[in-house]
Amino acid sequence: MASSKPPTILEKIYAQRQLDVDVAKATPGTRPDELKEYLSMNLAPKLIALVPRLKRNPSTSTSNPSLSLMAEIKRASPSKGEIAMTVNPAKQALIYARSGASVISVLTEPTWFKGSLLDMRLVRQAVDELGENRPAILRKEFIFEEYQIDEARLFGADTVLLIVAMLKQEQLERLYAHSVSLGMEPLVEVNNAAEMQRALDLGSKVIGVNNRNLHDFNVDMGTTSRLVDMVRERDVILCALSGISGPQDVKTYQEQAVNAVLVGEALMRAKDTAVFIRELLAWPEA
Ligand SMILES: O=P(O)(O)OC[C@@H](O)[C@@H](O)c1c[nH]c2ccccc12
Repeated sequence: MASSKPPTILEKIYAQRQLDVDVAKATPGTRPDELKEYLSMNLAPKLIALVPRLKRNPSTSTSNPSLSLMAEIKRASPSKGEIAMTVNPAKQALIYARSGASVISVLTEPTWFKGSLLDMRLVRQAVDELGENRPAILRKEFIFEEYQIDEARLFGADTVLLIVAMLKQEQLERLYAHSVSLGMEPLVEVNNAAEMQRALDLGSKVIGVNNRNLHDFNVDMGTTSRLVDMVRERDVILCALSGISGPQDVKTYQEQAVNAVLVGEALMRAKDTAVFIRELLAWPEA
């Protein structure tokens, strides 16, 4: 109910996204039962499983066998404003894919991140040329309803983001189960120990620690490092998200046995993206 505190950015985005989803659900052609019917007709594109994809890094001399890269397409963000307004997501995705990204994350939120489902579909179509070895596609979105997961699957996602901070446990369990039922193991995002415990209780296999607090935008690179011990000895793939700007950050996480890093802004701003990825993963110059 009416609280005296001003809404945080996460609350603002959530509220706007609820309005957006209500419009889509009421629009003929994208009603919930219509999406369900398309899914039951097997019209969603073939997917690849996230967990094996993240475990299968090529162990050749030009790759980093122990750390996976999740590379993000990010035109803008609420904390940084415009980042790369003229990017061609399909071209950018091909550079990521050819440079060895295991996952390509595509922001589909339109108001603050200037993304769309079309961006994601084009990225998926572009990487399909790489066949079985293509990166998995992540719908980076503020998800609170099964409907958005159905949409993700129909638009070519292999996985979706579930943000623990914005979901009640019952909702999180329901969305997690729905995503898995469509063949998509989600990336579950946490920001502190209590949220990490909720992700573990869920049985989540791929957990991302966001170094950026979505309520106040503060970035603390130690957030991931402090939670590493909670997943040790468990069959969980641990990913560090946000604020990663260069090889030193990646090296630190790799030494702490973090399994993957998700990088957005630094990749979007890189002068030569392929060279930057090689530096990030400490690959020798090709
Ligand atoms: O651009 P950065 O600092 O490399 O961060 C990427 C990614 O982690 C960030 O975009 C992100 C993490 N969790 C999110 C949830 C919603 C929107 C965006 C995000």
